[in-house]
Amino acid sequence: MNTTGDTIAAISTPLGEGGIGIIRISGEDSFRIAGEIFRPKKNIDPSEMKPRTMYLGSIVDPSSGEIIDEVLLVKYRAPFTYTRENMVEINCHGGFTVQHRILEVVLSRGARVAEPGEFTKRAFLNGRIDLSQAEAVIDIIRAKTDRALKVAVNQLKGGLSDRIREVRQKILRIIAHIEAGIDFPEEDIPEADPDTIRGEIRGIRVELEELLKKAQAGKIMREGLSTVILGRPNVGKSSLLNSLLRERRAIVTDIPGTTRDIIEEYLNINGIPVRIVDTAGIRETRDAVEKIGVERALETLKDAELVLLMFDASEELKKEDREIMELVKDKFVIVVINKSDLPEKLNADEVKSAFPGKPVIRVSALQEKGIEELKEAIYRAVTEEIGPVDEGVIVTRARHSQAVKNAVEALERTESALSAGIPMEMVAMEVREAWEQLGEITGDTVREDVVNAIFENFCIGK
Ligand SMILES: Nc1nc2c(c(=O)[nH]1)N(C=O)[C@@H](CNc1ccc(C(=O)N[C@@H](CCC(=O)O)C(=O)O)cc1)CN2
Ligand SMILES: Nc1nc2c(ncn2[C@@H]2O[C@H](COP(=O)(O)OP(=O)(O)OP(=O)(O)O)[C@@H](O)[C@H]2O)c(=O)[nH]1
Ligand SMILES: [Mg+2]
Repeated sequence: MNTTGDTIAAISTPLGEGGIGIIRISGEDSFRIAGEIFRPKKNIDPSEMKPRTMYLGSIVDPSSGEIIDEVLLVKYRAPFTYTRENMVEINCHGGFTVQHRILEVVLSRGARVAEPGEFTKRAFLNGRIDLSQAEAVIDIIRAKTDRALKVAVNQLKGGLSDRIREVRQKILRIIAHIEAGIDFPEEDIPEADPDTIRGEIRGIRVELEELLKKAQAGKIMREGLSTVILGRPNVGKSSLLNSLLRERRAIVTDIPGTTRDIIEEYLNINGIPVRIVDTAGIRETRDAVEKIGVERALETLKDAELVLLMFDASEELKKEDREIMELVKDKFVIVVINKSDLPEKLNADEVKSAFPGKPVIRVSALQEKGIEELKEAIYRAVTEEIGPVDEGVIVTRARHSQAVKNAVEALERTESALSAGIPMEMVAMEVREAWEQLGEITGDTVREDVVNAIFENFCIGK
């Protein structure tokens, strides 16, 4: 089933040194190309090789006869393959040069380089998986924690797709019901009762709203909770990053204005991925480089979901501290009082009263004290804010939650139209809109440019 044309090839393993490298080929010419470049060790004609069986042999450059590597090669016969096309996988030694040489000879026999995600895109276009399952493939690869992985695997298995299909099926039955009354008025089909339909629509809307409630948790599971460490210079932000990571990631000195670039790392807190960013200490400065650092810190703050607002316990509140407190007024804040190993001079009460109800955690980044308490506080903040993070069917992508939101709005319009006694033709249009919106998630009703944009973000060889 080669519905997509040409034969594609790519190195599917990460570039660099590794035990094994895999070159993948998919499309009509895969078997021919394999036959031209593979010389099995056993005396067997490559065309006689059984599918899904590994054969030991050599990859030979047919133009020179040169042996490039000793490999294991597998053929997969359509349609029972990853892409639903004929495929070949070459397992070679995992080196940069050897993988590139093999890819080159594959290309020289008529394949072209696969675009990022093109294998998975073909799996989608050829109907093996739907769009949300294809998206789950890249989510598996990028999963930062075990729980994030679980969510993605569940989506790959069709958890989200099944839920969306069920809802679409229900919507379709309502459309059919309404349209039967419109199309065959003479046939005595009982007119759809607006109140009954409104009840059904409401049930569906509530179900979708439940799904939306978990969308923020889903986003965090997929992308990580974006967290920024903020504070004036020298309070110990980089020291905190280092002790959270248990490595000397960021430069720490006693010179205020040490950090200039933003430094970004992932942390696993009880299975929740936390993307933590260390920033330049915020202050007025004439130093051109530091100034850019401060601008970047403020930029990061805009997108942050959580702010670890840091103070130095050993010093009284300064003007700069107060200015930063103003900046984060509308943010979700955890107050972190660092250097708690030193005698406390900080006006902690003033800080506390500026952030009523917000957690206040005392730590010593230097002595690695209070770090576990801080992690606890982050975990609690997340679960209080977004509810328990479960691993069931959840919406993890903005693309999906937007589609669900649009569907909910279309259903709301349907409900008001029904209450207002608007003609059934108009009602049917709104219901159909909800059905189409949900189809974007599974890819049943999605535009080609949206599909392309999704796969462009995949990695090479996937
Ligand atoms: N070497 C290798 N390892 C890999 C992959 C691969 O393509 N090659 N995968 C991919 O990236 C993942 C495995 N996923 C796969 C999913 C479906 C099919 C497949 O052939 N599906 C057919 C046949 C099903 C069957 O045998 O029952 C189908 O669904 O029709 C293959 C791999 C992870 N490991
Ligand atoms: N006593 C004590 N000193 C600390 C603690 N945490 C950091 N320091 C010291 O405070 C100084 C500044 O630490 P950094 O982590 O570089 O501070 P920063 O907030 O990243 O500073 P900038 O990058 O300049 O904004 C260093 O000399 C650290 O060793 C702590 O918990 N206790
Ligand atoms: Mg720093």
